[in-house]
Amino acid sequence: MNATLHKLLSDIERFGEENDAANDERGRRMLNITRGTGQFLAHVIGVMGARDILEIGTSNGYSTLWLADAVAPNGGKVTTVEMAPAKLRMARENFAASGLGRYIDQVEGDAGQLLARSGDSSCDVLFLDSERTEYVGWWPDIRRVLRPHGMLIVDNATSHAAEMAPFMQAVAAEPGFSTSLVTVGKGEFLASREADMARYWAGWRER
Ligand SMILES: C[S@@+](CC[C@H](N)C(=O)[O-])C[C@H]1O[C@@H](n2cnc3c(N)ncnc32)[C@H](O)[C@@H]1O
Repeated sequence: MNATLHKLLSDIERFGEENDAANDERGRRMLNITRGTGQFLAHVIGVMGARDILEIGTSNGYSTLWLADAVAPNGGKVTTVEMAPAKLRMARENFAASGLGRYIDQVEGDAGQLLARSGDSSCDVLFLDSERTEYVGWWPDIRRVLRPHGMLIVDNATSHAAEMAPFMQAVAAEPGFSTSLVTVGKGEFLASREADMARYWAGWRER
């Protein structure tokens, strides 16, 4: 990570902490992932060699920058969706300041609609950090867009365990997926789409 991005991330962290401490209203809070979670996401993307990342819930773009910095060496991109105009503006400014804009496709609008029009098996990693009450309803499209060997990562698995439980139970019960919980940051729920691993590694070696 270069020094410019490092400083920008630190500035966004500080802004988020001060802003969220001063605002009770959820819509005004940035609700950024932790730095440890950013490092974890970057690690997963690097190890997987992931190229097509879909993020649900941009806020002001803190997590997007971690994803974009990780996917850049793989020649990939991050598509990220947000519906709040003020946060879209802040994210756009942060993306421009980061120099990572060419790795980010910023979508304005409703995540459910974006998921519905996303192609089958179009996504290597889907990072879900949005309105938790919607997750169960979004699951059929999430399952459809994940590639074989693709990974779903969901924030707030331990910080909001009760709200997350119905979704985590539905995914864990799904044939063809394996799940786990990583206790970094606010807790990351992972679900991997099982694949024909022999075919996957053969394809990976040809990259
Ligand atoms: C927890 S914040 C995302 C934080 C961000 N991932 C980060 O770590 O920097 C959740 C965001 O999802 C957005 N959101 C909620 N429901 C949405 C929907 N249906 N479509 C698009 N964005 C939505 C909210 O406006 C909010 O900014």
